[in-house]
Amino acid sequence: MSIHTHTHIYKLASKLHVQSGYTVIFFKYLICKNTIYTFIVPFLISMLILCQPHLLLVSVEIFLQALEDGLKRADADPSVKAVMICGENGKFSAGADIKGFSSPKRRGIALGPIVSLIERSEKPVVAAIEGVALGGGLEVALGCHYRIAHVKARMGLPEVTIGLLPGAEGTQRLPRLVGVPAALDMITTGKVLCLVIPPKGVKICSLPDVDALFCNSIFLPPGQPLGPRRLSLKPVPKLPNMEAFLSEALVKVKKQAHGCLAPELCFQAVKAATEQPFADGVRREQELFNVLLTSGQAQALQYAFFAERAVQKWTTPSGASWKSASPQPIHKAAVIGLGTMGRGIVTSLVKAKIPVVALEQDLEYLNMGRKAVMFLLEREAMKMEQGAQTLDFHNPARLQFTVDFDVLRDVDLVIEAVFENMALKKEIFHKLSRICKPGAFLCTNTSALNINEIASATSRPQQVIGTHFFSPAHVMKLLEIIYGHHTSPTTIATAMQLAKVLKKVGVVVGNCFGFAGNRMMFPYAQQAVFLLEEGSRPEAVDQVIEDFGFRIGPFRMSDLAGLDVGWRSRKGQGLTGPSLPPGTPARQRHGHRYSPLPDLLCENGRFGQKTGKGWYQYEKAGGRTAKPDPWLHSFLSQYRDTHRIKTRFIDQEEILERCLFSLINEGFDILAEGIASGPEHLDVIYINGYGWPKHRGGPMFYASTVGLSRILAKLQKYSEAHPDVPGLQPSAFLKKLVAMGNPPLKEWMSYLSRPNNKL
Ligand SMILES: CCC/C=C/C(=O)SCCNC(=O)CCNC(=O)[C@H](O)C(C)(C)COP(=O)([O-])OP(=O)([O-])OC[C@H]1O[C@@H](n2cnc3c(N)ncnc32)[C@H](O)[C@@H]1OP(=O)([O-])[O-]
Repeated sequence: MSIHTHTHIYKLASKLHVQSGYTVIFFKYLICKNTIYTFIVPFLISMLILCQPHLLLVSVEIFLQALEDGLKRADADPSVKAVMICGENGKFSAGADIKGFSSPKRRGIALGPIVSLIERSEKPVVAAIEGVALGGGLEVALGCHYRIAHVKARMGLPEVTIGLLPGAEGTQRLPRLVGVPAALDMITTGKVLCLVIPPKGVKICSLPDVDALFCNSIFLPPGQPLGPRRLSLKPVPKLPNMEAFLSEALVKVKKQAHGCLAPELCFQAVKAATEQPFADGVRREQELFNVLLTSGQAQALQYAFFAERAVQKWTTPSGASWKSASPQPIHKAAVIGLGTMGRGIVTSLVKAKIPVVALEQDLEYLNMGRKAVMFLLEREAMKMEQGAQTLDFHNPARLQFTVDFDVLRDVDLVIEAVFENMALKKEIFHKLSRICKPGAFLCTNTSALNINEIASATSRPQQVIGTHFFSPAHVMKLLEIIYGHHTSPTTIATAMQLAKVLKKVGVVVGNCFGFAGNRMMFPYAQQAVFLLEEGSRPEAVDQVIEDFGFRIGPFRMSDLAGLDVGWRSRKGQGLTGPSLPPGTPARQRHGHRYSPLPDLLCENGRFGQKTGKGWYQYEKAGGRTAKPDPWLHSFLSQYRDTHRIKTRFIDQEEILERCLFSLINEGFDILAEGIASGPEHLDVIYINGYGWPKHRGGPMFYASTVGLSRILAKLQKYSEAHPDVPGLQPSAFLKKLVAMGNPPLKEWMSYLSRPNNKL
């Protein structure tokens, strides 16, 4: 809180009035509430003018101490009639400084008592909320006697998303204000609500009617007792079936938490509000807050918060960076190929209100693609307030379907999303570089192919970039952005800006087979299959990975994505299929261990969910409920017999370590090669694209919590047992970090002499 002298405060008040001011803010609000418009505006102006010397404005932005001092001064000063708490620069408050939670000095949380102090004030305290009121900021508002909100105010208690709970008495006051169901929803999910005009069809909790609060605060008759306005004195509104409601809510919270502690502890705190008097509830809230603060999960989630922001500040080994590169505006885009990925990408662009041309090779594919895109868009529109009109996707100026490449002449950016076939992609890029206007950017949606080779087919390799979307592309948040040898900084900046506009997290990485995400996935998936050869079952491996917190284990994932995808890629690489040289040992390729199990499943027509059979069996083709399959179990036994593999019991620890440590090991190689410019990049990729549990901070953060020496020792042990598996041989960079005494994650990159992108 900034310490405002009275003079400064009064200056602030007049600035507020003269410039944009609360008159204007209320005016905006009143436009949609015109029934009270004429009455209030003149009143408000007069209040600001007449009461200026008596109106104390306190910023909640900076220091708690200032807020405390200000409140005490206001209470003691007989000339002050009311206190208004507002934020600076159009924002009420984004809450506490998250960095402070990991500082030992910050362990004693002082906000709760200040919120109580606000509430106890003998003079009416009004929170004037503009912009965001989040976390501690909203808790301050809950301590006030009145809350008035700007039309665009956004409020929420996002503590749960950083592994905490609203620990400044918010879990006790909010249920008293909005009732238990709405409070639980807000506190256990951390959702941020736009209060004044809630989007239709979106379930939001209704904070008390802003209208009524507004009128009350303005027409508050002098001397009216403040008791009824103090939330801590109110009972929690009763529900006829509170017990049943709470036990149902707990089941839901646990199911969605996937091992994350904070939502359940948030639930416990709110439950305490329903069972105990306010003061006891506050004590329970504090206990639970301290459990979370010291749980390790909070640290991981807070790391993830900053990592997501750090990756926006991209750099490349050649010195290009976000600081010096400016994105170009994208007024119109095109998508080539309307398969699964193309459909999602078109939907994403339409949702972001970028006019799109969608192109297919012939009318049959175009019509199929059009139907699928329209279906997705209708569904998206249903989720939005006035969605169909807003998206306007029936308007050909917004979304045009064509088979004619010439229509792409005026687009600013093209995203090619055809099959993973280099020859086809090169042919398309060659065509694009002839047809598209000179400034147009050419993006390829590929999960592994060489960007340089694709760019070589064009006359403008500086404008070619990889944009690796994740399926479903209109849902998944990650966009892996891959620069080639010649990609210009402007092209990278434009792709990053596109990610932002599409509400995705863009992560810039270098060019290598599989880029960062899939390259780390290969050894993980390989270990999972090796474990089956050695005696495990798909359901056992999946269980361990899901217990760790992944949404879905490797075999369920493979069934969902389709085993044929990897099969096609392995055939392309000559690892299986007709191009495999005769006499190649069944379980070896290029002198390394290889498992033909996934190929054999495909040869048996088991492509996963789409065929109703894969690593599991499903109720029908396209079914989603995976059931262990006795056929697969006996197939595995026969396979082991055929190849004389001695089976053994493999415990959970080995399953977890072999899958995860090999993935992490690859991450260290990627860092050493300069493919990713920091561990945060790999963590953001894994959290947003591969279902890595956020409360474990991403693979590299997790490695830092396990301890690099332990990871190294385990990799050494497993690579001794499996010397023919390169993925288990410890990375030189990991060894170096251990030799340097296991430095903290943020120092890792300083131990690399000079990052160097190999390609
Ligand atoms: C006992 C309980 C007491 C209270 C507990 C709490 O309040 S818990 C807290 C509950 N509150 C939350 O969880 C709110 C978390 N914050 C948000 O949700 C969003 O940042 C936003 C909606 C406020 C603004 O979104 P936007 O897209 O406009 O902007 P942006 O997201 O890019 O951020 C801009 C810069 O600000 C930085 N920064 C932001 N907030 C914080 C913070 N609290 N702390 C520190 N830093 C923060 C951010 O790192 C970035 O820094 P950079 O990279 O430029 O150096």
